Amino acid sequence: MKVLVINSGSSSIKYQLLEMDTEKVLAKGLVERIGIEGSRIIHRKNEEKYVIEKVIKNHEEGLKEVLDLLTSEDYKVISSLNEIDAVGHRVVHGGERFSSSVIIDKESLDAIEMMSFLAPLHNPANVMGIKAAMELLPNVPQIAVFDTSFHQTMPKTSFLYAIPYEYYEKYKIRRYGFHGTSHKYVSRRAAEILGKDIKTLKIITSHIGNGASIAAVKNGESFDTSMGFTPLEGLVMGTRSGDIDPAIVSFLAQEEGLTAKEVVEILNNKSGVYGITKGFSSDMRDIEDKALEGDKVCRLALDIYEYRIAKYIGAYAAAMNGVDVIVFTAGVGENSPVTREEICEKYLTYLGVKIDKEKNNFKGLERVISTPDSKVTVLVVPTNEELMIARETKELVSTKN
Ligand SMILES: Nc1ncnc2c1ncn2[C@@H]1O[C@H](COP(=O)(O)OP(=O)(O)O)[C@@H](O)[C@H]1O
Ligand SMILES: CC(=O)OP(=O)(O)O
Ligand SMILES: [Mg+2]
Repeated sequence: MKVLVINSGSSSIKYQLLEMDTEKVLAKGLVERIGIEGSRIIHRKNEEKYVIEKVIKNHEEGLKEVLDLLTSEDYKVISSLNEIDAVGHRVVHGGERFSSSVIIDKESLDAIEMMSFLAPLHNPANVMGIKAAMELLPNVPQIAVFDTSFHQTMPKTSFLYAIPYEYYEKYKIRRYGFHGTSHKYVSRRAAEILGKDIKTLKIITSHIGNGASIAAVKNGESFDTSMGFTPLEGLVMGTRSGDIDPAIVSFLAQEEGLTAKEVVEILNNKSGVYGITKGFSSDMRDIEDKALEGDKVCRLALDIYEYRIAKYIGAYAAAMNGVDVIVFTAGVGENSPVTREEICEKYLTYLGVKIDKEKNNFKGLERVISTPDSKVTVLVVPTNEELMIARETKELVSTKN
């Protein structure tokens, strides 16, 4: 069975085509820096890597390029899209309606589309991807795998906000949490790598990419996470503010003559490191490079970014009354030794965290980066949301047949 997986992130599209009988990856790739300067596609087939520089303005253009690539003369892995048996889509917000993956039909697609206002940087791109795939592959089952599913185990103490209870009942306002597929995958991989039963571990998973969130994974289940009702809460991100005093919304609305919705758009699209650096960049590579060259504004942005991550790690160590393992993953977590080292060395030594700087100096591999005498084991685990989505897709399609 050949499964195509499409993972639209806020700044990227990741894709994988897998032969699910063996879980062999036939092709995979990344469309990155969508909508900003320097957009490109990195396409891998077998051991070959191709970098295609191209202006890609939005997710729709990006997805079209991906589908063309899979069958194009130069890079092809399949002769026609008809060879694809099922498509697995990452869908960011599933609300309380979707606690597990579904085969998409008209009704579920409408429901996903209706949730767009709760995940404005994601659900519209997810819906676009589903519609495009349905059009190009009309007879192929399309499956939605939700970022919110893994976090459904959170207790009420973690997911309820201290606002009038009726708003939870009436509007389902609560913490949902996102990046669940990633937090689940890396926490399980970490336990496997360490040869330990995940049911005995207190793990903090730090998914830091363009979107970023932290989760407290206790005994294998999500216990708390930093993103909330929408993917805006929590950490400082590429263009998102993360936590702020909610009173800022009405203050800014009044002072700047904006609606509340417009202020929230600013918090989603013009804030984070992009906002702190006065629009210099939302991409952590650009910020880190300048910070290391001595640029004060970028240094400040990186400091604020790291400080917020460290605060959440401290909070979740308290929430679980301890921490055995800390995992770094996603674009920054996997590829930035500087960020990992600064977080651990500046803020986490009180927990007994000790990093081996030599071991930490690498990109994109599974590796323990703490010293043998560190009280907490720190690992880098490259996430693989696509593999998890492909497995769910195979399972759903097989049970249906
Ligand atoms: N070598 C690197 N050093 C620092 N940051 C990096 C590096 N490589 C990638 N990143 C950052 O990772 C982020 C993208 O992460 P990713 O998880 O792919 O994002 P998303 O899925 O949210 O679109 C970008 O900010 C990018 O700059
Ligand atoms: C939920 C979210 O922010 O996803 P991403 O990091 O892929 O943008
Ligand atoms: Mg992502």
